[in-house]
Amino acid sequence: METTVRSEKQLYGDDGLVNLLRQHFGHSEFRGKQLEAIEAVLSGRDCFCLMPTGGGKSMCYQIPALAKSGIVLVISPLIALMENQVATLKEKGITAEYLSSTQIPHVKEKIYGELDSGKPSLRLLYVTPELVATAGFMSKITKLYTRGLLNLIAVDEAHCVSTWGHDFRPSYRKLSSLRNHLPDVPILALTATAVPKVQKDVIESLCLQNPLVLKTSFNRPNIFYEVRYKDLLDDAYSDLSNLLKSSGGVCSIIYCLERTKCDDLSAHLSKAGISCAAYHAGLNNKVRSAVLNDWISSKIQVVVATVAFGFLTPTEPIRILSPACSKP
Ligand SMILES: Nc1ncnc2c1ncn2[C@@H]1O[C@H](COP(=O)(O)OP(=O)(O)OP(=O)(O)O)[C@@H](O)[C@H]1O
Repeated sequence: METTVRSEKQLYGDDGLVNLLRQHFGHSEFRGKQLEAIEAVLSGRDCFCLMPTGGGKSMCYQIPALAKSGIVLVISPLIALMENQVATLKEKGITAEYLSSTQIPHVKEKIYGELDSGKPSLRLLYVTPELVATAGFMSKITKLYTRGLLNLIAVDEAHCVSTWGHDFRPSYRKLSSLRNHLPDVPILALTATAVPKVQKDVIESLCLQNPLVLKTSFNRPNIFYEVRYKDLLDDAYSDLSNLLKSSGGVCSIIYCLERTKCDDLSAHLSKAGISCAAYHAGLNNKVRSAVLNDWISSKIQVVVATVAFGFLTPTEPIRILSPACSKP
């Protein structure tokens, strides 16, 4: 018992936390405000963390999951992102699972068994906000909490809580009940949406108490934007194909506003000799998982997607194209 307490204390120090980062993730130093966020939640304080896409938000709850006993509950709106993060953590030997409508029934049962067990080995559990809103799941988590086994609640893409946000998800609004059911568990809200109205709404809706508010610069020197007006192009399809071909096979995501546009464009690009596939909520889970895996493993170069794909941030270079613009 004494050893456990002492080792937890040691890990709380800056050196201990950096060691965890190096040992498990291979990064030499914390970036931006990561360490501040980690220290805040480890000390039991709520935290609102605004970082740009790809800024390293996940580390702010993955390190606490390793530094302290108990489970970190991660609420995430996109199944593809959960699957991807859980697979990456497992590759690193970190016990993580996700629960969603797409999860295989016997894996679900195993996870629930683990939650009920006296000493769960699970470090991170990713769930959808829809699941958190169910009475059954809330009762399981409350039991975990009363046994002192809930370390932290991380609300990823927290702007989805806000009706002012561009991605509002009604079930996110119901997350306000977390504070009532689990009063002492720190909540970490993470987002890349900088609008002040949204920030205020997120903090109030999640009932964050005296949260540490952290904001990182959005200046990303490695990203550039280029706008091409569709109306000024002779042939928008061949312009796009040429751009993709000239990129030397760099993996790309093309975002479209409609599912049918994704299917059409993907068929068009395939005909032009580009290896690609469509990804949207109209496809079944098996197809979506296969597309995601093929893209991550570079079997296909391009995914033509709706926002259902989310914004993945692989370590390799990536090109993100939004729908071709029309003249203003
Ligand atoms: N301290 C660090 N040093 C170097 N690389 C890091 C560090 N922290 C995170 N990264 C890397 O940065 C990349 C993006 O991290 P992450 O996916 O957590 O970003 P994010 O902010 O959650 O992005 P999104 O907004 O897309 O959810 C990952 O490849 C991750 O390994």
